[in-house]
Amino acid sequence: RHTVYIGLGSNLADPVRQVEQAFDELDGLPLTRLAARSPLYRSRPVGPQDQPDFVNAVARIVTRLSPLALLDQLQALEQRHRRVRQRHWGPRTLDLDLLLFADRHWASARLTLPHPALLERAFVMIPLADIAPGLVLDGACTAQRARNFAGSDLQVLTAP
Ligand SMILES: CC1(C)Nc2nc(N)[nH]c(=O)c2N=C1O
Repeated sequence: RHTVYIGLGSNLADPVRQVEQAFDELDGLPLTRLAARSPLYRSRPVGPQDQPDFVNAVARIVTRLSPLALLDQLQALEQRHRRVRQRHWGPRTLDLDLLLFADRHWASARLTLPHPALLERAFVMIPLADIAPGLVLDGACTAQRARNFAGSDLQVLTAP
């Protein structure tokens, strides 16, 4: 069994519902269960600004799937939410990012672990700190890293 953190994001087609539904779908993946969910946050898009605000959250799952098998399952979930890639970094119904897979490091065409943008994204670090405040990443804990993002535009939408 591995502890894995997944970033959830949506800015199309009722993003709150997309994210809430995705939590339940993660719990339903084979050999997997949802162990924790962060609150939902709304934030301005990082990257192209000509798109709606995002709803973001982070989930902790416990799984016996391998990293690539889990990645396949996440991509299948995105498809089931009718994720259509119009343009790079454009709007999407559901984004599921593999943030951390136990303490694995991985670098391949399909997958990089830990997620390369993990430490610089408030929309990931703040919800990650909500469910794993003591997790140490590159020498600092997520709670401290989230405090460094204080003042970012994230607004909490829901309690966990
Ligand atoms: C387009 C890009 C980089 N910007 C984002 N910006 C925000 N706020 N949330 C996201 O989930 C998100 N995802 C992305 O992929």
